[in-house]
Amino acid sequence: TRTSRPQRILKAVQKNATKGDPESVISAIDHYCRHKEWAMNVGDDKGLILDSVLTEVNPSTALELGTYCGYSTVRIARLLSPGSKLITVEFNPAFAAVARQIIAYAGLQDKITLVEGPSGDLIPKMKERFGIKSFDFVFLDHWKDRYEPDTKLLEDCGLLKKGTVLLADNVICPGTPEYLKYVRNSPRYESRYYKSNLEYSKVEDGLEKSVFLG
Ligand SMILES: O=c1[nH]cnc2c(O)c(F)c(-c3ccc(F)cc3)c(-c3ccc(F)cc3)c12
Ligand SMILES: [Mg+2]
Repeated sequence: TRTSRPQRILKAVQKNATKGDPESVISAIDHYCRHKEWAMNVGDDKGLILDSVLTEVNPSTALELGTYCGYSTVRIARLLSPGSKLITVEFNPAFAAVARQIIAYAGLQDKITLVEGPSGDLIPKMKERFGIKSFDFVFLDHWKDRYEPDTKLLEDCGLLKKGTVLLADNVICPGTPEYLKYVRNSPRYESRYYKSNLEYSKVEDGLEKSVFLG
């Protein structure tokens, strides 16, 4: 196919959503990915859990690892209080290019900083580059094998504080066994599993919420 799947998702947003209306952007992506072609957005079922955790935390500074097309970026940013910021990290430049356009279409670009590159390289630069003291909320949705090392890196870089909430996607499908073992066995985290289903599917998946205890 001439276009990429992210480009087709962007086209569906431009065709079916209203500029400056994040809810319509979210609905347009969910409709396209449920009825036309599956894509690895957190989706509407797990998205409701993401929304509820976000509303509870009300973060001033949030981090997302794994932007893809910007679906969860828009989901998170639309719930942030005025003046709060979201940094989102994407390794794949083609994904980042589409995400920037979807974020702009939703009108949320002022709340979001999209950074391109490997999370392992960017996390140690967060303080110096973005003046971040620590994150109140982290959404892990990049690559299953990076969840545990990047969490340790966030700790070592002093980017987590007492009460920081980590929310991890795909802990069942495709599964992040090392990460689950780490956060569930560490005395420094209080963890809880939210059962749901894989985006746009009946397969089980879920989110793991882990509170850093300091
Ligand atoms: O890699 C991911 N990052 C973030 N979120 C993801 C997500 O929400 C997913 F549902 C999947 C998924 C799960 C099941 C499946 F069949 C296909 C893709 C993946 C994923 C897993 C393995 C790959 F080789 C490629 C993509 C991801
Ligand atoms: Mg995911």
